[in-house]
Formats: sequence, structure tokens, C-alpha cells
Amino acid sequence: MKAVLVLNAGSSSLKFALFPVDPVLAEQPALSGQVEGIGAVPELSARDSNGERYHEAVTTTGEQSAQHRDALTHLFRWLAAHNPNLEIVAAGHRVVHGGERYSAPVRLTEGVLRELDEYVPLAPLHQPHNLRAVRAVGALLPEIPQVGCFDTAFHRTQPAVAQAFALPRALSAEGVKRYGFHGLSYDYVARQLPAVIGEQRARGAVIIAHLGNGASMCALRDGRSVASTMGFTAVEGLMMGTRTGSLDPGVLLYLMEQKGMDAKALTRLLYKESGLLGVSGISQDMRTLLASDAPEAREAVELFCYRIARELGSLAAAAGGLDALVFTGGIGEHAAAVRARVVELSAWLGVGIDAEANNTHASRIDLPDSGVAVAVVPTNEEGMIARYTVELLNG
Ligand SMILES: Nc1ncnc2c1ncn2[C@@H]1O[C@H](COP(=O)(O)OP(=O)(O)O)[C@@H](O)[C@H]1O
Ligand SMILES: CC(=O)OP(=O)(O)O
Ligand SMILES: [Mg+2]
Repeated sequence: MKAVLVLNAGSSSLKFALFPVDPVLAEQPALSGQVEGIGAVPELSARDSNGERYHEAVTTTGEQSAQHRDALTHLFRWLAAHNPNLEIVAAGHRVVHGGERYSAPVRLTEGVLRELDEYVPLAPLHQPHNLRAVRAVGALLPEIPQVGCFDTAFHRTQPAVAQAFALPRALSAEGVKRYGFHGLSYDYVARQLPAVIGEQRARGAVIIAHLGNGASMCALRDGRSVASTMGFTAVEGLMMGTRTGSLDPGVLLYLMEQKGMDAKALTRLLYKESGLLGVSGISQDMRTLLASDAPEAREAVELFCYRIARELGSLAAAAGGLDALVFTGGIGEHAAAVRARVVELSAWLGVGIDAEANNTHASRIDLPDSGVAVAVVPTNEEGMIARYTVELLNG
């Protein structure tokens, strides 16, 4: 089997998917899964297209970067053992930050990788791991082409005003501006929309909420990004699993001046200790919080929904209206209670929800008489990467 390998490497996980390309690229992967728990107790889990599931332990040694390499070596060996005729013809990677320069997928050469290294400080939770996976694949399979697909690229269509901070011009000229992320997900979902909400609405003012571990929202017009809640880094905007989302910058000054916190301590606070985890004190996992009776869990979920509703108003202003609201990502696709609460808080915008359709996760969940379409569209970032990779390599 000739296939494109798609990799999405995170700090402690390595998500993968294998897309057959013979004779044409498959829409869904033949095999997908992840190695989780890198740095602790790594485990590989996978699922093939027949629904069969696999689990096994992964042995790693040494420090984190060596463990990532071990995990990848293990994955390659496992893939070969399960697919005796497997021929990986290319690797497509999710690379979170492409800066101002990359508005489209790119062939990953050593020169390009060195440039992408410069964005590591802008996406500390993602970029270093993304690039490490590229280099590890390069060492293990030096003959195959590798393609980088950027989370930021989809947002390069935004008007200048949506990308600007009110900073002195010199800083903006250096590239301190709003980029936006989750672009692979928005691109994929936007392409599904005509079939779900109709051509005309899909070209109108659409707001997509990508609610996963990382969470953001994007306003689209004519299928293109016009504004998003994430900015210079993937910490702006919504409250997330462990990230604060938008925060009064005065809080950072206070913590530095009064509590002596340095950049490292602030990074940990903003990215790892806040969000659903910090507010609940219980978990970053929405499933756990929804199942909990603890008032702290309820408060965390309420703040999560409230922040989404606030941003929805703001993005509707940027889009000049609201024709459709679309939910995606692990929480957006599966947490009916979150969708219901967001819509309830947003009734003033003309949205309404059909409880039955919402509880069964139907693709259309709006009330027949409300003017705004409300939809649930499962995302497929890996499928988008496979498609970009094949398109780029085929010219
Ligand atoms: N059935 C479910 N009900 C509620 N939340 C869910 C459900 N399934 C997954 N989630 C939530 O989705 C989030 C993970 O989203 P996902 O998009 O998979 O994350 P990632 O950003 O790591 O890809 C977690 O908070 C998880 O609790
Ligand atoms: C950009 C971002 O937040 O990604 P993720 O959802 O994978 O954390
Ligand atoms: Mg995600």
C-alpha cells in the first residue's frame, strides 16, 4: 500500500494517520491513532478503517527529545509490521506557526526548518515538537519528501485591521501582530459547509468554534477568514483546557512586580496551569467536568461557555452579521451541554437550538424558525494535511 503519513506532534503525544494514495488520495485514513504519554508512560493506540482497535506499550529511554525519537521509531516499526506492503511515499506535518511568510503548505527543507525554528518562542506548546518530528522522520526515512501545513496560513486573508495590535509601528513591522491558529481545521470545516448549510449561507457571515484542548473561533465571509480569537500566540481568546485565553495584560505586570514571576513561570501559568484545569482545580478534560457535581467544575464550564458567547458577539461584529454558527473539535462535536449553553447565552443574535437534534449530535441543530443555521461538523485536520501534501507534491 502506497500511503501518505500525516503527523501532528504535540508535547507529549504524536498523532498519526495513514492515507492510501493509490490510485487517488483516500478521504479517510486506512489507519490512525496516537502515541500518548511521551515523557511518562508512552502507549500506542490505533484504529483501522474496519474499526479494529490496537493498544500497546512503547518503550522509551532518556530525556524528552530522545523519547520522541524512540516513539517515532516504534511507530514506524509497528506500521510496517501491520502493513507488510506499506510504502510511505511522503510525510505531511501539522506545523502550528508559519509566521508572516508562509501562507500555503511548503516542502520542508533544512533551510525552511531553520526559519521555522524562529517561531518556536511564539508557540512553545507546539512548534518545537512539530519540528522535532520532521527532523526525526528525515533521519529515519531520508528519501521521502516532507510537507509542512500551517495552522496560521488560513488566516492570512484577514484584513490588516483584524491582524493589528495597537502597538507602536516599529513593533508591528517586526511581525508582532495577530496570526490566528487552527486554520487546518477551519479550512476543512469551511469546505464541508455548502453541503450542510447550503451554498448561500456558507458564503455569508459564518462563525466556526473549534473547541478542543486548544480552543478558538473564526469569523468567515465568502469562506475566508476575516477574524479570529487567537492572535500572536495560541494563548489569546477563549479559555482552554489549560490556557487562560485573553487576560488583562496588567495581570502579568502585577505578577512580575508583586510576585517576582519571570517569563518561565508566567509561561507555565498561562499555558499549563490555567483554563478549565486552573478554574476547576479538578481537570482539564471537559468530560470529567461535565460529569462532576462539584461547584468548581460547574463554574469552570460556565466560564468556558460565557467566554465563547462573548467572543461570538465580537466576531459577529467583525463578520458584519451572523448567518451560521458551527461547532467542531472534541468539545464542539461531543459536548451537547456546552453547545446548548452557548446558544442560550446568544439568543439575542437570533440563534436557537433543537434539543433533540443537539442531544443526538445531528449535523443541523438549529430550530426550523430561527434565522441562523447552527451546525455540528466533525473536523479532519489530518485529512486536510494529506490533501495539501499530495497537491503540493503533484504540483
Ligand atoms: N463525549 C465528549 N463529551 C464531552 N467532551 C468531550 C467528549 N469527547 C471529547 N471531549 C473533550 O474534547 C477535548 C479534546 O478535544 P480534541 O479536539 O480531541 O483535542 P486536541 O486539541 O488534543 O486534538 C477534551 O476536553 C475532551 O474532554
Ligand atoms: C493551536 C492550538 O491551540 O492547537 P491545539 O488545539 O492542538 O492545542
Ligand atoms: Mg486540537
